[in-house]
Amino acid sequence: MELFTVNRYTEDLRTRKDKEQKTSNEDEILQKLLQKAAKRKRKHEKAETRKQEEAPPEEKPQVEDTKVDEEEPAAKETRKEEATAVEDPTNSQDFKILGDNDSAMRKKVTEVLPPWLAYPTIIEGGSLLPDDDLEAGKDEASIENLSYLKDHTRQALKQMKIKRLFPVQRTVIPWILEAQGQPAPLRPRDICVSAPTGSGKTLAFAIPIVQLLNNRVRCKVRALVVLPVAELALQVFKVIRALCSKTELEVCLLSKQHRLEDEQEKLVEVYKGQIYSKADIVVTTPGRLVDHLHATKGFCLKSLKFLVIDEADRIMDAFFQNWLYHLDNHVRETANQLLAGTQPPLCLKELYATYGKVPHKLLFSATMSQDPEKLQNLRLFQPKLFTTVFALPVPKSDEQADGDEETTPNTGHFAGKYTTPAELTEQFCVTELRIKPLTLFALVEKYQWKRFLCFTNSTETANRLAFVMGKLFSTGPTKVAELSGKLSALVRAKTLTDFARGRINGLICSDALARGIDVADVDVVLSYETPRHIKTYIHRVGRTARAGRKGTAVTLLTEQEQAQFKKMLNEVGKALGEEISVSADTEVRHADIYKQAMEDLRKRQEKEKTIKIVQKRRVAQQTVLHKKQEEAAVNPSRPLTLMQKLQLKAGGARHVADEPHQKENKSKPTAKKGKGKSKPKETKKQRLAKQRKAIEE
Ligand SMILES: Nc1ncnc2c1ncn2[C@@H]1O[C@H](COP(=O)(O)OP(=O)(O)OP(=O)(O)O)[C@@H](O)[C@H]1O
Repeated sequence: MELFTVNRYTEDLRTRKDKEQKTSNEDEILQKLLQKAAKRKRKHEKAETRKQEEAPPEEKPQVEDTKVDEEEPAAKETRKEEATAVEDPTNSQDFKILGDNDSAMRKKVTEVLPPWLAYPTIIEGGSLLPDDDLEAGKDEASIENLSYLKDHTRQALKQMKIKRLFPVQRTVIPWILEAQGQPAPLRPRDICVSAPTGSGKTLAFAIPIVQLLNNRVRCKVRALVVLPVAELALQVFKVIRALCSKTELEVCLLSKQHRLEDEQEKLVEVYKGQIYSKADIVVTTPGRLVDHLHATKGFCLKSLKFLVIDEADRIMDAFFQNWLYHLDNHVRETANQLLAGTQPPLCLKELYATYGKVPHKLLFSATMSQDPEKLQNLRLFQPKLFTTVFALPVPKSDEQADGDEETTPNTGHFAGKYTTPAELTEQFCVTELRIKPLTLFALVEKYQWKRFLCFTNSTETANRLAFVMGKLFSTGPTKVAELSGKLSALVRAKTLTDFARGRINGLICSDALARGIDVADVDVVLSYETPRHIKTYIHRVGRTARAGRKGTAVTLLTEQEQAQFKKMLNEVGKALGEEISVSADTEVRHADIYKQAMEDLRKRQEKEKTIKIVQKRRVAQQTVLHKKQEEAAVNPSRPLTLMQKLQLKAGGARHVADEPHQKENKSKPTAKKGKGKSKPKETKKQRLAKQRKAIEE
């Protein structure tokens, strides 16, 4: 059998007669085929007519089907022949070329959210009005009137100066308590809560957890709260600890702010060879959690009842940390159980098998991800979404939005992912890139802000801006400081404390700390650079207007940035807000001091650059030297470099050169012993001369 056929160009070899005969043959075949096709067409038309005229409607399809089936192989063959006979395939009507724009079928794909995301439970009712505005007795949100709150919770809340619960707390707390109270094998659905910044999400998960764990007998880790950064973990730890103050429950904080060994001591204890847990609730960052999963003997999560993921979308974005994988593995190892939620439908057996073994997952964020793929990673069990806003008013188009601020409600979609507090006023100020720091300075001077946060897009900008602002404010009472991810955790903690106590008026921050940080009474949040993503903006501005208090957010924009920023806001149904400005002569008034500040910054940067270069060179030199010293130690017969010689002279590595020499000296006496001759004793001078010679060689 021929596996390969070689096609050769053979036209020259053919006679003219052959060619003519071939052409006539091809014509004949073509004619026959066309006739066949015409005959088939006629037959088909006849059949169609007969079908319409004679046969009863029920029977017809059957007959037709048989006919079609019978005809199909023949038709297929003919089509095959036709395709072979017709030389240019693109002439055929049936033939479609892949990638051809005309023939390609373009279908519009519409995004469809899973039902639980599309139809959430709405968090309704009440504002976050300050406590003083309400009479505690009449208020149905008052902690005295809420029957599901236990006495120890009420007492702890009173100590925290909380008299009434916020809407998100009034919705989520009773739901969790009820869901957990269901009998076996009913398992509570995992929940995602999307509520504005400062709306009290921390207490919404902390209260039910503390109440449900309070009647435990033995101390075991039953709740794990995961937060993206150490500062946030500390903040949530403080809230839960305060809430547990009237209970026996132990709360433990794990974050890179402390030594691992210290944390291990707080986490587990060994008594008579047995390991015991010292914590009921663990608050941690993902990275530190992984450290303890690997390094802390006896850190066991097999009794985990609650897994809380605060700032869930941020944690899902940072999946590189792989913490869920490690957690999952740990839980599997320790208890042979799955952290994963089983997908519905569940059979009763499965429900019984997993009941009480899989932690109840509670996800919280002000900008909950709508991306089902990301949520999929968390393997939620029949998830349920709580959100504050169901539909956001979105302007119809840019032109319309330009004309008037009237908006059309876009009902039927989950749009509660990006909501800002009602008490927040949003403003913007147009400036030039050249004088942006000066505009910022002038704004603070004009509006007399006593407590402000100013966000930049990078740690470098935060560092430089803090330097310039420090110079600009140097003559007045306003104190500013940098607060960025570049600084150590200890410095950051100290700066935050100073700010909270009023020793510092303004913080120039990078976005690392835009999320979750709860500092009371921030007058204004300034965006020195426009945030790259709407989520970042929502979290930045959320540092003010918290817990029902009023607050302002101001964004500094250049002419070019204005349109893009407006578009970004419009996409989530937000408007640009009111424009504010500083007086036109600002630049003139502060020209000297600004010029000086910029000049100082330039000098500082140059100095830093030089230091960096010198450090880099030094490191490179040291690396080369170490390498050579290592080589010399391995292979002593190799000649030494000048640098090594100098090092050896200094005595640092004398033994490296001495070693072979000493060996020689040791072997010599034995050889000489054999010969019976004794060598005259070497003087110190001679020995040194010999050593020097060896070095030079
Ligand atoms: N019921 C309440 N009454 C009064 N103040 C409250 C109440 N609940 C929470 N707070 C206060 O509101 C502030 C914000 O709470 P929390 O940090 O829980 O908000 P959040 O929704 O988690 O915000 P973010 O999304 O920015 O993290 C805190 O200072 C907290 O003490």
